[in-house]
Amino acid sequence: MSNYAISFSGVSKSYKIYKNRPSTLKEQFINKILKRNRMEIIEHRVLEKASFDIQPGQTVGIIGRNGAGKSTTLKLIANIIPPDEGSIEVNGTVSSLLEIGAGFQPDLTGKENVYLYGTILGLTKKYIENHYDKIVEFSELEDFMETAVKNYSSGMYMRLAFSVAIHVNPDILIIDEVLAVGDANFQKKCFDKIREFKNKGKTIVFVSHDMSSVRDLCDSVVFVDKNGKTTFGETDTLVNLYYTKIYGGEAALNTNDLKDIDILEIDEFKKHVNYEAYNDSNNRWGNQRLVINKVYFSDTQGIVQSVFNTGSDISINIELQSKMKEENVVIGLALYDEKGVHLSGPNSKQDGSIINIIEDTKNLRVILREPALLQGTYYLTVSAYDYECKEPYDYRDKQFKFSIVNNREEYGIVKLNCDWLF
Ligand SMILES: Nc1ncnc2c1ncn2[C@@H]1O[C@H](COP(=O)(O)OP(=O)(O)OP(=O)(O)O)[C@@H](O)[C@H]1O
Repeated sequence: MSNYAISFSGVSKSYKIYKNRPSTLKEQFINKILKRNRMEIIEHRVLEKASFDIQPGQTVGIIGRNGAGKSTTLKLIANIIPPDEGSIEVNGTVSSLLEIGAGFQPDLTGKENVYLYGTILGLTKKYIENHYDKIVEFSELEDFMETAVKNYSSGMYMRLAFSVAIHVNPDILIIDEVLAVGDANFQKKCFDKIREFKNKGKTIVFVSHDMSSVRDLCDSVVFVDKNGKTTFGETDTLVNLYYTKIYGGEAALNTNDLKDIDILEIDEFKKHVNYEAYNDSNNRWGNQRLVINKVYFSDTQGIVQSVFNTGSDISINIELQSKMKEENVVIGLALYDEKGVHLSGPNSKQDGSIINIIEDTKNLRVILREPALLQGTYYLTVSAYDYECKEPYDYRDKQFKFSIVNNREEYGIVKLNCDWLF
């Protein structure tokens, strides 16, 4: 037995797909007599020799296109289905929120279902009794606990089921796309609860199509590709791979076309872009309903430059262009050092700024106030998202750069302001 929380070694899984499967015995009999519509069984390979190891305490996202095999991976971890080949090791107690609410009985009240569903999830009656108030409080359904759940809306139903499930206290928590439960407020509570699990050192594996939550929560990612190939690795890299696969191909922009930054002379322009990344279509993706046309740096007076002193304000000038009217646009930035270490990732929504409407072009300025960066070259990602931050309009990954100079000899990346009290 290893020290891993979860270990997949050469795991493959196929499903059988039946073509021309008769739906009745009579149909089966007639088909056989007439030798027609012979049933075909096709093997659909979902996972192909998947191998990865998840350490205890890691939060891991499983991402990939629809139908790639994400839920299948979770079901294998939860031991709901067996692998065709390879081995799976799971060390610790597992609680899975896969088919959430599947154990609910429509005719029973909310309260009765809390007890029933809790028991199905392995909780004792005593434990449920002790946690009942917390479960109800979390669900925000205090006034509906004596109502039969068949009269609940689907959101209420999911909220109660999630509240029960989240009060199970396992070593490993497995969640399938349930973070989309309820309204924004409830979703935030779910995220906070998951963070609480994470802080307690629990292992969490969850499937999500929401890349901002994956980026936010995950230490590592399993990317499940359509051909059954899985890749395990660093979150940012695999989220980028996911976007490239989804929006790549024809959707990728021709970034060799430099005329979109025609405001600057080419030599000046080169100082602002990370030339290699700028010319690589793998560093840009998005649905392009709205594009980030120009990005360049200046001081706050508007004087274009790409070299700044430590602590000087940096103005990031961005020109957006939209094909149609777009509403509630969020701008995201990500800053990296020369080694590619992600230093910071602010977005305008978190800071309370949203662009209400963009039609045609819009110029924006983002001012980085007194950045405490020390000498070096820094790479900037600029992105534009819809309000939910689910789908990028345009994502320009590490395509821009600026340098910081410092006239004092200081070591490291950031300047700390110290009061030396002696
Ligand atoms: N019991 C089953 N029998 C036959 N095919 C199945 C079965 N379960 C899943 N599949 C198929 O296997 C593939 C992977 O399914 P899975 O549910 O794991 O995908 P997913 O990545 O979770 O998809 P989504 O993002 O749409 O939830 C899909 O093509 C699906 O239709």
